[in-house]
Amino acid sequence: MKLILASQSPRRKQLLEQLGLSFIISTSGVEEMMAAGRDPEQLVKELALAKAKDVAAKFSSGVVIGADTLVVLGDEPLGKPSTQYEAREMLQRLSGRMHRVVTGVAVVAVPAQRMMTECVTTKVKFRELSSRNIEAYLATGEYIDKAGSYAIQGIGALLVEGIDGCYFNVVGLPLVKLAEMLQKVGIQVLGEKKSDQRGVTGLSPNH
Ligand SMILES: Cc1cn([C@H]2C[C@H](O)[C@@H](COP(=O)(O)OP(=O)(O)OP(=O)(O)O)O2)c(=O)[nH]c1=O
Repeated sequence: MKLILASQSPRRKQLLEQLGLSFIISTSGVEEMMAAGRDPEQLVKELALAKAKDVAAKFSSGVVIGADTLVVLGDEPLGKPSTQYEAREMLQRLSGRMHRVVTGVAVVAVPAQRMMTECVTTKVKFRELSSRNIEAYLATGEYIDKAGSYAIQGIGALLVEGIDGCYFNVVGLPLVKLAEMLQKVGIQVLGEKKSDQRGVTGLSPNH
């Protein structure tokens, strides 16, 4: 069975590689909209499923993984900043406070059309940041393309006092939850003999 990651995120590619599975990447054309007033947990699940379904439509067989991550401060979802000004504002608001990082994951099996979505939440507490800290972080450019304007896996580690929950979920893919979901569609991540894992292979869309 071929495994397909519906993501252009290099972080998600790295995280999936960490599980030792062979897979290919096919990106979706789904637009991420930040609908105000929507429940963030529901929203990330819907976006993850939309990405996975969009890619699944290009294949006649396989298992497709889609994901979406948001930072949520209080009730307010913070997506990726579109400007440095917006990133500065987000970091100022996150300073000294606790927020949640929610990642929705969807697994779609083709042609059976079996679909699953889950959402995992990790709490992250930020250090008190001085404006000097914030300006120095912005100067690294690491905030670009990151929900909440930081990357815990990079220099952004220095902004974080502590976390409660799955670290990989913050980076963009909750690995334990994903492994459970894959198991339900017949892909074993742990506990299989090496030879059995050859069943999951990377094939191009026209194979
Ligand atoms: C909070 C946080 C987010 N992020 C990233 C993970 C996601 O890639 C990104 C959130 O954007 P997403 O919209 O979830 O994903 P994406 O657009 O990068 O990729 P795709 O939709 O193709 O799957 O923020 C980090 O890398 N580190 C962090 O600490």
